[in-house]
Amino acid sequence: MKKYDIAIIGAGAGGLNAAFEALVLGKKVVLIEKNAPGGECTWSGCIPSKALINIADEIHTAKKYGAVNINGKEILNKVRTLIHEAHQAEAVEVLNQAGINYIKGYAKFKDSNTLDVDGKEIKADKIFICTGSSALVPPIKGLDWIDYLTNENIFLLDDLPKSMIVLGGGPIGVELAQAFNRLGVSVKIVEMAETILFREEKEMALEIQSILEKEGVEVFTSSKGIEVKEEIEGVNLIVDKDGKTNEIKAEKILLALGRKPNLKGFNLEKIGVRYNNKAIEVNECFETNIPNIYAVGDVVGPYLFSHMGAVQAKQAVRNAFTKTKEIVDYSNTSWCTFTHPEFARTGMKEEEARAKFGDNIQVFTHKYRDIDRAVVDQKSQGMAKIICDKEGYILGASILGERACEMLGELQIVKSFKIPFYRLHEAIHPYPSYSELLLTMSKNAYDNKK
Ligand SMILES: Cc1cc2nc3c(=O)[nH]c(=O)nc-3n(C[C@H](O)[C@H](O)[C@H](O)COP(=O)(O)OP(=O)(O)OC[C@H]3O[C@@H](n4cnc5c(N)ncnc54)[C@H](O)[C@@H]3O)c2cc1C
Ligand SMILES: NC(=O)c1ccc[n+]([C@@H]2O[C@H](COP(=O)([O-])OP(=O)(O)OC[C@H]3O[C@@H](n4cnc5c(N)ncnc54)[C@H](O)[C@@H]3O)[C@@H](O)[C@H]2O)c1
Repeated sequence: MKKYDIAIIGAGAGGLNAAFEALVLGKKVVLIEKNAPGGECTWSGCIPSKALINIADEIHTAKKYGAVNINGKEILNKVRTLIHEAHQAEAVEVLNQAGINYIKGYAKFKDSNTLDVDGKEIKADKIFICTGSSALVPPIKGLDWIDYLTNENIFLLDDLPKSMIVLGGGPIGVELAQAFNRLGVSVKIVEMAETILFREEKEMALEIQSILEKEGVEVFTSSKGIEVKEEIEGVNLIVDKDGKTNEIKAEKILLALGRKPNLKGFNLEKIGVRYNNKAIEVNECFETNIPNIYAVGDVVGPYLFSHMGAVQAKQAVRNAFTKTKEIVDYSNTSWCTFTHPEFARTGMKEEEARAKFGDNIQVFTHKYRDIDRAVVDQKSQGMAKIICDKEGYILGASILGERACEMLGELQIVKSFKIPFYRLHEAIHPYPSYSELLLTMSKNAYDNKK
């Protein structure tokens, strides 16, 4: 029987990146996937959500200049076409051509070096678990009796609903709430925390909340969904706010309540891989308690992003096959929530920085409305906040505004390569551009230093 150097379970962001990195090291790779390559990001996550958000943004802009006829069926079909276009880069033929042995099937552990894939035995020196996560469906009364939506089926809808409750105001809920609302669906977000996007800088979370409300999204915060009932017109959600209950109704309900790792059904218990209800337990090198078994991506956390799965996968492969021991520096983690305007973040919030360093920090802020490019583009909502230590190195940054996610890249270079923030303004940037926001704050940091 052929023995592989590495067998990978799951062809999502984690598994695909592990496979290609192992190829670079000259390893014999088998990649096993029960569905099609691409995982959640391609089929029910990043790609369809960003495709829908972009169409919704175009329609929102067009509406400023005249009436727009929205064809829900066509829009949802277009999203599915774009999924298939994006999938081409990781299609089975592409994987095979690169030298990856791709097997479609369901993998289960037989022992720590052997997998059973629908009756076929696969042996490998190292096994990577990249099984991802699924939408969390908590035990809310009545949920078992209704047809709720999650990220797994919302992009398969035939047409747009007239109205939708989005239960959960995290990134999934907020991105999709704005997009569907801009497409003419009457959307209500129900969030039990004090604000939506509660992990972000509060003032900015409140600003995006107010932008959504102005666009027509109804936002119910400090409101916990506790029961759902099916009604002739759709769904009735019972909500607890400060001990009082009220009812919120819509045609459909989307659950965006967080994620749970995919841990069940492939015999982790049988071979003794340790896990808890949030993740498979790994060390800094992504090795589980069984030395030749590694795990990366959403099944490990702590940050559930495609780019994080990719970073972990590449490092884990190098750790598994070379003498290097690479450790992910989570303090440089960055992410974006693709609302309009976008919300980008790296490192600490001000509150976290103050908790750690007290008053030994410097905070720089600037509003979009004070830069020319934002004014002429009529995109002057939002602000940026950059937190530096006493020496001027970035501890954290948040940007809410136009092109925030692209601008974060520049800050990531400054932060990751440990360049003092006050030096950024020395580099010549074009005018008029959104980067004026960063230049102004950097100049302020420079002046502050003197
Ligand atoms: C709506 C939404 C929007 C998102 N937007 C973004 C975004 O803009 N940017 C971003 O960075 N992240 C985003 N994410 C998060 C991102 O999709 C995930 O972090 C990423 O897809 C996780 O990759 P993974 O490889 O760990 O898991 P997955 O992509 O879930 O891959 C796991 C794969 O394993 C397979 N599998 C599981 N068990 C077995 C088995 N026993 N045998 C064979 N195959 C198996 C599954 O079929 C699946 O294909 C979004 C998520 C959602 C839901
Ligand atoms: N742009 C991106 O990178 C992107 C986009 C979408 C998702 N993601 C990834 O997916 C992960 C999961 O996103 P998510 O939004 O599902 O989860 P989340 O955990 O970020 O948000 C879930 C929200 O639901 C609320 N909630 C839980 N139970 C509730 C109840 N009964 N009633 C009312 N509110 C309730 C929570 O307070 C929380 O705010 C994210 O953490 C992120 O890693 C990334």
